[in-house]
Amino acid sequence: MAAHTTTADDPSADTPDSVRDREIQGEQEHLDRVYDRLEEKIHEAEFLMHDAAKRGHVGTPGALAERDAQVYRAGVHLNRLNNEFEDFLFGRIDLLQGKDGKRGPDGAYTSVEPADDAVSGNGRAEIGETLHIGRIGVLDADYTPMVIDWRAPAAAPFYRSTPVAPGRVVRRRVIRSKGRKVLGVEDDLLRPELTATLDGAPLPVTGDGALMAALGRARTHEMRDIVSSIQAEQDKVIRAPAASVTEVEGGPGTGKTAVALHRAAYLLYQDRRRYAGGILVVSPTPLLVAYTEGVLPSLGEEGQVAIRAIGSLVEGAEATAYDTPAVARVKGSSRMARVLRRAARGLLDEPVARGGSPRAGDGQLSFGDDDADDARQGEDGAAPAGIPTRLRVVAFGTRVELDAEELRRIRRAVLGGTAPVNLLRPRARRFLLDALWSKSGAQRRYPDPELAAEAREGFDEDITTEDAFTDFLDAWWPELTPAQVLSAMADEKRLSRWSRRILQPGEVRRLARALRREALSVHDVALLDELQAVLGTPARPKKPRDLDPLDQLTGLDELMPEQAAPRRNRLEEERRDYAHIIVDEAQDLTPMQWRMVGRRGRHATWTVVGDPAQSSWPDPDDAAAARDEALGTRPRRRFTLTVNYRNPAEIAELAARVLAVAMPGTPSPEAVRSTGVQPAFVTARDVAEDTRAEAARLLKEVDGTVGVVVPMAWRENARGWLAELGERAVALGSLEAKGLEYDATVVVCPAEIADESPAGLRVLYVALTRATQRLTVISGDRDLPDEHGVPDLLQP
Ligand SMILES: Nc1ncnc2c1ncn2[C@@H]1O[C@H](COP(=O)(O)OP(=O)(O)OP(=O)(O)O)[C@@H](O)[C@H]1O
Repeated sequence: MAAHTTTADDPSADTPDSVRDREIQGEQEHLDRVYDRLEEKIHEAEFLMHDAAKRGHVGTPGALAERDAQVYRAGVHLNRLNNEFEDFLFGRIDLLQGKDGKRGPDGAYTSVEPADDAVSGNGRAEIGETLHIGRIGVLDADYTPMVIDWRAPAAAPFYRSTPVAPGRVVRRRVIRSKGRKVLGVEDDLLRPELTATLDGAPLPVTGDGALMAALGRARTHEMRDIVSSIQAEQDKVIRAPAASVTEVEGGPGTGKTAVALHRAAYLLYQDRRRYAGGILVVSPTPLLVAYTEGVLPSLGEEGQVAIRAIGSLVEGAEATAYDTPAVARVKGSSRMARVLRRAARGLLDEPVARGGSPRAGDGQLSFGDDDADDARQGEDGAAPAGIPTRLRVVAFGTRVELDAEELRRIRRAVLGGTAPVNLLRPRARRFLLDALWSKSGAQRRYPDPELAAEAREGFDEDITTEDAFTDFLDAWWPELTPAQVLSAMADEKRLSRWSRRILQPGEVRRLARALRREALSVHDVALLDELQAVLGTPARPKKPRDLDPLDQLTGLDELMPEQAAPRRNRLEEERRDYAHIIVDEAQDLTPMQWRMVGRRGRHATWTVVGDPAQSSWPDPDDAAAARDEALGTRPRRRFTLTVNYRNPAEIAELAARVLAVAMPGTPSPEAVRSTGVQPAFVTARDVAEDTRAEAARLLKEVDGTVGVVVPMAWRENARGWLAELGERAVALGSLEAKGLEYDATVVVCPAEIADESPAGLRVLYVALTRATQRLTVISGDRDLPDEHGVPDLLQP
């Protein structure tokens, strides 16, 4: 990258500043022309929409459909054009003449190699093509490209070319602008050996390098896109074909999250129709969702991409509570799948009230039995009976009865079916009627099969038209909800029955106790989803949707951009199957979470990014098996990212010491920057006070944010310690730090963080790799600092 301001050829009297100003002025003029053109396009789109809408609802259905499609296209276009893009235009490449004269659909020459005569014998070369790169493509009235969309093939050399493999690129320029004003340009000269000219004049090179400028920028509470400085190894991942599974590994700060989000935008650009099926981005925490969710809109993409925290994947669930590592280990284990299956089936047979069931023990069933007052105590003496033990009906004028043992046998036979439990109800109904028919002895009275069939029809009708029978069925084979089953598992006796020979007694005790807690935990969500699959949802008659009459006539509600949002939300709620799934921080998914995510991507292609060295899950083999199951046998392409763009070398070096212990032999990514400032160490006398003081000091040193990472158990208290420091300082538990970054970080009590779980050292590694500028480590009671205050875990 260029770290100088000079011209490639011209030793004239130009000063670096005047060269830069002239270049900025040139880019400003181009940007002005682009905005003029955009305004023309906006007017065109508005005209098209109004014109189409004015045509009202006359015409053939075909014409109406065409009109609607036109309105739709114009609406989408308008929406994108109206988007206030920062750095709308951010790049430019100056290329040698290509080998052939073919142009691609974006108007640019497609040739990758320079023409044989592009460079003359004395190393002189005239620039044959100049392309500007931006967030969306813009053509002028003659279809000549004014701006190439960053995802178009013609833009790839902007990201891929290097001095070693420059292709046709002579100069790459990053343009920095705010609103409509160009603020600066940063050039890289990729063919310094050439004497290049543009329109006969020497090609100037100016600026300090775009990547460093981007990396040094203060952080806010929102991630920025990296579209103007994507590096070659990242670009390969972003543009990898989507045919199967793309797996990306890389250490902290290598851009995995950024790359994953840019890939979503790229895939949509490549094949919008296919990905209209939806792209799901699974993120580990709501904090990371909030941090990253602005990136896609800044790339001009919204709507088709749902970014969800792993604790919010099930509709209606918003889990933020964390289990202790011991409980999480049980809830996340693949063994839970068998326990849940048994629980869902077992609950139907339970002689006690079903937890959370509004029906349980209501004693109002009217199936003609004197057993209504036969209310039994559950075996743990907890609640009155909710399940009838006898079915008595009158058919053909006779009383027919099934007793408890017969009912139990029937239930067992019904459960022999493999369908989800709630969907077995019709089978249960059929088996009951069969049993009643055969018990009634009516069959013997009708030796003729035809007459017998007719009689049977009447018999069934007699029974099923009675409310009593339906009431019985409701009580005997109720529709269970995942929440009911999960709360029933909080009963330790039942849970130990359902998990016999699967869980250890200690695990049962811990699990039952955790399930008795009010708040839904992140790991509960995967259990609820599994239960949903085990139970199934019976088909219900569709509720008529409130339809806007205009909607029916013209489809406009779907098409008008300003009305698109509510519609989109509705689609997101309904969607359980996506066209592409991106899993961020994949190393942390438990086997049960892989099952949950896998159910949403049965027909999807995948991008899976992660770093085993940052895993907080202690049982990697179990998770790997579940991951393989979710991803299926699709072919996989693997990529590794090797450069750390976040941490300066001083911080990366300290973190590498923990990595060497946590995962011996794992290479650290190489840091691209250095600040010259070593991490600071404080030995706490009063943890709260010292942490607050250190955060306050760092707030003065950096322009952006300060993150204080504490052991999970202290996170509530730690928020109080920082209460008066304002919004730039935030406290978070070690597990919540995943994926986030701050200008400065305070890591509090490393030993405590490391001891919190079996994967604690890896969690500490995550905490130490969050800072872009400054890091302070505060030692607590359990740390053993040396004379410089460096705690034992971080000593070389
Ligand atoms: N090519 C790039 N240009 C500018 N900034 C970049 C580039 N690549 C990554 N970054 C920045 O580096 C930081 C780290 O990126 P990101 O969070 O995507 O890394 P990660 O690999 O997901 O890290 P972790 O594993 O620690 O969560 C972000 O601030 C990101 O914007």
